[in-house]
Amino acid sequence: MEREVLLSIQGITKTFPGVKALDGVDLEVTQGEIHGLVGENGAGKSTLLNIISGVFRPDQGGMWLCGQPFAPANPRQAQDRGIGFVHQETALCPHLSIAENIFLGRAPERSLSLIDFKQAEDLTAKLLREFHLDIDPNLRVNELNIAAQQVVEVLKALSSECRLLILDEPTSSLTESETETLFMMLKKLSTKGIGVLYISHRLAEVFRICDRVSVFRDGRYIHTKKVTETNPDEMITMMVGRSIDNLYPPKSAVKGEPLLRVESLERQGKFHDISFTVYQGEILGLAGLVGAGRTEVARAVCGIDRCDRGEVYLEGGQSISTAMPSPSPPKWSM
Ligand SMILES: Nc1ncnc2c1ncn2[C@@H]1O[C@H](COP(=O)(O)OP(=O)(O)OP(=O)(O)O)[C@@H](O)[C@H]1O
Repeated sequence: MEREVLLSIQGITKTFPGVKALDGVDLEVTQGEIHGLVGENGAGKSTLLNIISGVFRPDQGGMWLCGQPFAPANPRQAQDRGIGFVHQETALCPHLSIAENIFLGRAPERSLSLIDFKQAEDLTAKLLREFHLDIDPNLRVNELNIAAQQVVEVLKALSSECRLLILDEPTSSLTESETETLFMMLKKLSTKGIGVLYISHRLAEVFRICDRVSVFRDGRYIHTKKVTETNPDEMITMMVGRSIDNLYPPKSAVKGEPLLRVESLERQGKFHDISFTVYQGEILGLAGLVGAGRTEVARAVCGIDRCDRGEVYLEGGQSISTAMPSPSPPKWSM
Protein backbone atom coordinates (compact mmCIF):
# COMPACT_ATOMS: atom_id res chain seq x y z
CA MET A 1 0.00 0.00 0.00
CA GLU A 2 1.34 3.47 -0.96
CA ARG A 3 1.88 5.62 2.09
CA GLU A 4 1.07 9.32 1.95
CA VAL A 5 3.96 11.76 1.86
CA LEU A 6 4.39 13.47 5.20
CA LEU A 7 7.39 15.70 4.56
CA SER A 8 8.69 16.63 1.14
CA ILE A 9 11.96 18.52 0.78
CA GLN A 10 13.04 19.84 -2.60
CA GLY A 11 16.25 21.54 -3.68
CA ILE A 12 17.31 22.80 -0.24
CA THR A 13 20.59 24.70 -0.27
CA LYS A 14 22.35 26.19 2.75
CA THR A 15 25.70 27.94 2.73
CA PHE A 16 27.74 28.91 5.77
CA PRO A 17 30.76 31.18 5.40
CA GLY A 18 33.18 29.17 3.28
CA VAL A 19 31.15 25.95 3.11
CA LYS A 20 28.10 24.75 1.21
CA ALA A 21 26.54 22.56 3.90
CA LEU A 22 23.58 21.53 1.69
CA ASP A 23 23.55 21.62 -2.07
CA GLY A 24 20.07 21.24 -3.57
CA VAL A 25 19.00 18.26 -1.45
CA ASP A 26 15.71 16.38 -1.79
CA LEU A 27 14.12 14.07 0.76
CA GLU A 28 10.71 12.49 1.26
CA VAL A 29 9.41 10.98 4.48
CA THR A 30 6.06 9.17 4.36
CA GLN A 31 3.50 8.74 7.11
CA GLY A 32 4.25 5.94 9.52
CA GLU A 33 7.72 5.19 8.19
CA ILE A 34 10.98 5.14 10.09
CA HIS A 35 13.38 6.81 7.70
CA GLY A 36 17.12 6.59 8.30
CA LEU A 37 19.46 9.42 7.33
CA VAL A 38 23.11 8.45 7.01
CA GLY A 39 26.29 10.08 5.82
CA GLU A 40 29.84 10.72 6.90
CA ASN A 41 30.70 13.54 9.31
CA GLY A 42 30.03 16.86 7.60
CA ALA A 43 27.59 15.35 5.06
CA GLY A 44 24.95 17.91 6.05
CA LYS A 45 22.57 15.81 8.14
CA SER A 46 22.45 18.14 11.16
CA THR A 47 22.07 21.20 8.95
CA LEU A 48 19.02 19.65 7.30
CA LEU A 49 17.53 18.72 10.68
CA ASN A 50 18.07 22.26 11.86
CA ILE A 51 16.23 23.56 8.80
CA ILE A 52 13.30 21.17 9.34
CA SER A 53 13.11 22.13 13.01
CA GLY A 54 13.22 25.89 12.31
CA VAL A 55 16.70 26.62 13.69
CA PHE A 56 18.11 27.65 10.28
CA ARG A 57 16.39 29.09 7.21
CA PRO A 58 17.44 27.58 3.86
CA ASP A 59 18.98 29.81 1.17
CA GLN A 60 17.02 28.06 -1.57
CA GLY A 61 14.49 25.28 -1.99
CA GLY A 62 11.21 24.42 -0.33
CA MET A 63 9.53 22.06 2.12
CA TRP A 64 5.97 20.75 2.30
CA LEU A 65 4.35 19.11 5.31
CA CYS A 66 1.25 17.04 4.53
CA GLY A 67 1.06 18.83 1.19
CA GLN A 68 1.13 22.33 2.71
CA PRO A 69 4.10 24.72 2.34
CA PHE A 70 6.33 24.46 5.37
CA ALA A 71 8.90 27.18 6.15
CA PRO A 72 9.34 27.42 9.93
CA ALA A 73 10.98 30.68 11.00
CA ASN A 74 11.86 29.30 14.43
CA PRO A 75 11.63 26.02 16.43
CA ARG A 76 8.30 27.04 17.95
CA GLN A 77 6.69 27.31 14.52
CA ALA A 78 8.08 23.91 13.56
CA GLN A 79 6.73 22.42 16.79
CA ASP A 80 3.31 23.99 16.19
CA ARG A 81 3.22 22.30 12.77
CA GLY A 82 3.94 18.91 14.35
CA ILE A 83 7.72 18.52 14.27
CA GLY A 84 9.22 16.86 17.34
CA PHE A 85 12.96 16.78 17.91
CA VAL A 86 14.87 14.49 20.27
CA HIS A 87 18.37 15.89 20.62
CA GLN A 88 21.54 13.92 21.20
CA GLU A 89 21.99 15.82 24.45
CA THR A 90 18.60 16.14 26.10
CA ALA A 91 17.28 19.69 26.39
CA LEU A 92 15.11 19.20 29.49
CA CYS A 93 14.90 21.32 32.65
CA PRO A 94 16.65 19.16 35.26
CA HIS A 95 14.89 20.59 38.32
CA LEU A 96 11.37 20.16 36.97
CA SER A 97 9.36 16.96 37.11
CA ILE A 98 8.73 14.69 34.13
CA ALA A 99 5.17 16.03 33.81
CA GLU A 100 6.32 19.67 34.11
CA ASN A 101 8.92 19.11 31.42
CA ILE A 102 6.49 17.42 29.08
CA PHE A 103 3.99 20.25 29.33
CA LEU A 104 6.43 23.14 29.69
CA GLY A 105 5.07 26.22 27.93
CA ARG A 106 1.71 24.62 27.08
CA ALA A 107 0.45 23.24 30.37
CA PRO A 108 -3.27 22.45 30.77
CA GLU A 109 -5.01 25.31 32.60
CA ARG A 110 -7.71 25.62 35.26
CA SER A 111 -9.82 28.71 35.83
CA LEU A 112 -8.00 32.09 36.14
CA SER A 113 -5.25 30.71 33.83
CA LEU A 114 -3.76 28.67 36.65
CA ILE A 115 -1.76 25.62 35.59
CA ASP A 116 -3.62 22.38 36.16
CA PHE A 117 -0.74 20.29 37.53
CA LYS A 118 -3.04 17.37 38.32
CA GLN A 119 -4.17 17.13 34.71
CA ALA A 120 -0.56 17.40 33.45
CA GLU A 121 0.38 14.60 35.82
CA ASP A 122 -2.56 12.42 34.72
CA LEU A 123 -1.81 12.96 31.03
CA THR A 124 1.85 12.12 31.60
CA ALA A 125 0.94 8.97 33.53
CA LYS A 126 -1.32 7.95 30.63
CA LEU A 127 1.50 8.46 28.11
CA LEU A 128 3.91 6.46 30.27
CA ARG A 129 1.39 3.63 30.62
CA GLU A 130 0.81 3.57 26.87
CA PHE A 131 4.47 2.66 26.42
CA HIS A 132 4.50 0.27 29.41
CA LEU A 133 6.94 2.53 31.25
CA ASP A 134 6.84 2.24 35.00
CA ILE A 135 8.06 5.74 35.91
CA ASP A 136 6.53 8.21 38.37
CA PRO A 137 5.51 11.39 36.46
CA ASN A 138 6.49 13.47 39.51
CA LEU A 139 10.13 12.40 39.48
CA ARG A 140 12.50 15.24 38.79
CA VAL A 141 14.40 14.91 35.54
CA ASN A 142 17.79 15.16 37.28
CA GLU A 143 16.91 11.92 39.08
CA LEU A 144 16.62 10.07 35.75
CA ASN A 145 19.38 8.42 33.76
CA ILE A 146 20.08 9.50 30.17
CA ALA A 147 17.83 6.80 28.68
CA ALA A 148 14.84 7.81 30.79
CA GLN A 149 15.49 11.46 29.91
CA GLN A 150 15.36 10.55 26.26
CA VAL A 151 12.09 8.73 26.84
CA VAL A 152 10.77 11.98 28.36
CA GLU A 153 11.92 13.86 25.24
CA VAL A 154 10.04 11.43 23.02
CA LEU A 155 6.91 11.71 25.18
CA LYS A 156 7.21 15.50 25.18
CA ALA A 157 7.25 15.48 21.38
CA LEU A 158 4.28 13.09 21.27
CA SER A 159 2.18 15.08 23.73
CA SER A 160 2.41 18.05 21.37
CA GLU A 161 0.72 15.94 18.69
CA CYS A 162 3.81 15.56 16.60
CA ARG A 163 3.51 14.21 13.07
CA LEU A 164 7.21 13.85 12.41
CA LEU A 165 9.68 12.91 15.12
CA ILE A 166 13.35 13.57 14.43
CA LEU A 167 15.99 11.72 16.42
CA ASP A 168 19.67 12.66 16.12
CA GLU A 169 22.03 9.85 17.18
CA PRO A 170 19.57 8.79 19.89
CA THR A 171 21.36 5.65 21.06
CA SER A 172 24.85 7.10 21.51
CA SER A 173 24.48 7.09 25.32
CA LEU A 174 22.08 4.17 25.71
CA THR A 175 22.67 0.61 26.89
CA GLU A 176 21.42 -2.35 24.90
CA SER A 177 18.19 -2.73 26.86
CA GLU A 178 17.53 1.03 26.83
CA THR A 179 18.02 0.97 23.07
CA GLU A 180 15.42 -1.80 22.87
CA THR A 181 12.94 0.36 24.82
CA LEU A 182 13.52 3.24 22.44
CA PHE A 183 13.04 1.00 19.40
CA MET A 184 9.82 -0.38 20.87
CA MET A 185 8.55 3.20 21.25
CA LEU A 186 9.53 4.13 17.70
CA LYS A 187 7.81 1.08 16.24
CA LYS A 188 4.67 1.96 18.16
CA LEU A 189 4.78 5.53 16.90
CA SER A 190 5.09 4.36 13.33
CA THR A 191 1.99 2.19 13.70
CA LYS A 192 0.13 5.37 14.71
CA GLY A 193 1.13 6.99 11.42
CA ILE A 194 3.84 9.22 12.89
CA GLY A 195 6.87 9.57 10.64
CA VAL A 196 10.30 9.17 12.19
CA LEU A 197 13.51 10.63 10.77
CA TYR A 198 16.34 8.67 12.37
CA ILE A 199 19.92 9.93 12.10
CA SER A 200 22.64 7.51 13.08
CA HIS A 201 26.16 6.47 12.23
CA ARG A 202 25.31 2.94 13.41
CA LEU A 203 24.31 1.13 10.26
CA ALA A 204 23.29 -2.05 12.09
CA GLU A 205 20.66 -0.04 13.94
CA VAL A 206 19.49 1.69 10.79
CA PHE A 207 19.01 -1.67 9.10
CA ARG A 208 17.15 -3.01 12.09
CA ILE A 209 14.76 -0.19 12.81
CA CYS A 210 14.26 1.75 9.57
CA ASP A 211 11.97 1.10 6.60
CA ARG A 212 13.98 3.23 4.18
CA VAL A 213 17.31 4.97 4.36
CA SER A 214 18.63 8.06 2.58
CA VAL A 215 22.30 8.76 2.03
CA PHE A 216 23.92 12.22 2.04
CA ARG A 217 27.45 12.96 0.96
CA ASP A 218 29.29 16.31 1.01
CA GLY A 219 26.03 18.24 1.36
CA ARG A 220 24.33 16.36 -1.48
CA TYR A 221 21.45 13.92 -1.50
CA ILE A 222 22.69 10.65 -3.03
CA HIS A 223 19.92 8.06 -2.90
CA THR A 224 17.03 6.54 -0.93
CA LYS A 225 16.60 2.78 -0.64
CA LYS A 226 14.34 0.35 1.19
CA VAL A 227 16.52 -1.38 3.78
CA THR A 228 15.26 -4.71 2.46
CA GLU A 229 16.69 -3.83 -0.96
CA THR A 230 20.19 -2.77 0.07
CA ASN A 231 22.97 -3.78 2.45
CA PRO A 232 25.55 -2.03 4.67
CA ASP A 233 28.33 -2.40 2.07
CA GLU A 234 26.27 -0.59 -0.56
CA MET A 235 25.37 2.11 1.97
CA ILE A 236 29.01 2.69 2.88
CA THR A 237 29.97 2.84 -0.78
CA MET A 238 27.32 5.53 -1.31
CA MET A 239 28.40 7.39 1.83
CA VAL A 240 32.08 7.58 0.93
CA GLY A 241 31.62 7.74 -2.83
CA ARG A 242 34.00 4.98 -3.77
CA SER A 243 34.12 1.21 -3.77
CA ILE A 244 34.23 -0.44 -0.39
CA ASP A 245 37.43 -2.27 -1.41
CA ASN A 246 39.26 1.01 -0.91
CA LEU A 247 37.60 1.97 2.34
CA TYR A 248 40.39 0.68 4.56
CA PRO A 249 43.94 0.25 3.28
CA PRO A 250 45.14 -3.35 3.29
CA LYS A 251 46.87 -4.35 6.50
CA SER A 252 49.93 -6.47 6.90
CA ALA A 253 48.99 -10.07 7.67
CA VAL A 254 52.26 -10.50 9.54
CA LYS A 255 51.84 -9.96 13.28
CA GLY A 256 54.60 -8.43 15.39
CA GLU A 257 55.54 -9.62 18.85
CA PRO A 258 52.81 -9.72 21.51
CA LEU A 259 52.95 -6.54 23.60
CA LEU A 260 50.04 -7.05 25.96
CA ARG A 261 48.27 -10.28 26.89
CA VAL A 262 45.11 -10.27 28.98
CA GLU A 263 43.86 -13.59 30.31
CA SER A 264 40.49 -14.42 31.87
CA LEU A 265 40.10 -11.01 33.44
CA GLU A 266 37.08 -10.74 35.69
CA ARG A 267 35.51 -8.13 37.90
CA GLN A 268 32.26 -9.19 39.47
CA GLY A 269 29.24 -7.42 38.03
CA LYS A 270 31.38 -5.53 35.49
CA PHE A 271 33.07 -7.98 33.11
CA HIS A 272 33.76 -11.68 32.90
CA ASP A 273 36.37 -13.90 31.23
CA ILE A 274 38.06 -11.22 29.11
CA SER A 275 41.07 -12.44 27.13
CA PHE A 276 42.91 -10.74 24.28
CA THR A 277 46.40 -10.05 22.98
CA VAL A 278 47.70 -6.86 21.41
CA TYR A 279 50.60 -7.26 18.97
CA GLN A 280 53.22 -4.76 17.89
CA GLY A 281 51.94 -2.38 15.22
CA GLU A 282 48.34 -3.49 15.74
CA ILE A 283 45.29 -1.38 16.52
CA LEU A 284 42.86 -3.42 18.60
CA GLY A 285 39.34 -2.06 19.00
CA LEU A 286 37.11 -2.79 22.00
CA ALA A 287 33.56 -2.54 20.69
CA GLY A 288 30.24 -2.66 22.51
CA LEU A 289 27.29 -0.56 23.62
CA VAL A 290 27.20 1.66 26.69
CA GLY A 291 27.39 -0.58 29.77
CA ALA A 292 29.14 -3.41 27.92
CA GLY A 293 32.21 -2.97 30.14
CA ARG A 294 34.77 -1.58 27.66
CA THR A 295 35.90 1.31 29.87
CA GLU A 296 36.00 -0.93 32.94
CA VAL A 297 38.24 -3.44 31.16
CA ALA A 298 40.56 -0.68 29.93
CA ARG A 299 40.79 0.81 33.43
CA ALA A 300 41.56 -2.59 34.92
CA VAL A 301 44.24 -3.32 32.30
CA CYS A 302 45.84 0.02 33.12
CA GLY A 303 45.80 -0.87 36.82
CA ILE A 304 43.40 1.91 37.77
CA ASP A 305 40.71 -0.45 39.10
CA ARG A 306 41.15 -3.83 40.78
CA CYS A 307 40.08 -7.20 39.31
CA ASP A 308 38.77 -10.30 41.08
CA ARG A 309 40.52 -12.72 38.75
CA GLY A 310 42.78 -12.92 35.69
CA GLU A 311 46.23 -11.84 34.56
CA VAL A 312 47.73 -9.06 32.51
CA TYR A 313 51.16 -9.74 30.94
CA LEU A 314 53.37 -7.14 29.33
CA GLU A 315 55.95 -7.70 26.61
CA GLY A 316 58.40 -10.43 27.69
CA GLY A 317 55.86 -12.19 29.89
CA GLN A 318 56.11 -9.83 32.87
CA SER A 319 52.88 -10.15 34.86
CA ILE A 320 51.25 -7.17 36.54
CA SER A 321 48.93 -7.63 39.48
CA THR A 322 45.30 -6.85 38.81
CA ALA A 323 44.11 -7.66 42.31
CA MET A 324 44.63 -4.16 43.67
CA PRO A 325 44.44 -0.79 42.00
CA SER A 326 47.97 0.38 41.16
CA PRO A 327 49.10 3.61 42.77
CA SER A 328 50.38 4.53 39.31
CA PRO A 329 49.50 2.86 35.98
CA PRO A 330 52.03 0.28 34.72
CA LYS A 331 54.87 1.59 32.59
CA TRP A 332 54.69 0.22 29.07
CA SER A 333 57.99 -0.84 27.57
CA MET A 334 58.01 0.00 23.86
N1 LIG B 1 26.73 26.82 12.11
C1 LIG B 1 27.66 26.50 11.21
N2 LIG B 1 28.55 27.43 10.78
C2 LIG B 1 29.49 27.12 9.86
N3 LIG B 1 29.61 25.91 9.27
C3 LIG B 1 28.76 24.96 9.66
C4 LIG B 1 27.74 25.20 10.64
N4 LIG B 1 27.03 24.05 10.82
C5 LIG B 1 27.58 23.12 9.99
N5 LIG B 1 28.60 23.67 9.29
C6 LIG B 1 29.41 23.00 8.28
O1 LIG B 1 28.50 22.44 7.34
C7 LIG B 1 28.95 21.17 6.91
C8 LIG B 1 27.86 20.13 7.20
O2 LIG B 1 27.82 19.96 8.62
P1 LIG B 1 26.70 19.10 9.37
O3 LIG B 1 26.93 19.29 10.83
O4 LIG B 1 25.36 19.45 8.85
O5 LIG B 1 27.08 17.62 8.92
P2 LIG B 1 26.61 16.23 9.60
O6 LIG B 1 26.33 15.31 8.47
O7 LIG B 1 25.51 16.48 10.57
O8 LIG B 1 27.92 15.79 10.37
P3 LIG B 1 28.01 14.98 11.79
O9 LIG B 1 27.62 13.58 11.49
O10 LIG B 1 29.46 15.14 12.15
O11 LIG B 1 27.10 15.68 12.75
C9 LIG B 1 30.26 20.89 7.63
O12 LIG B 1 31.31 21.26 6.78
C10 LIG B 1 30.18 21.81 8.82
O13 LIG B 1 31.49 22.19 9.24
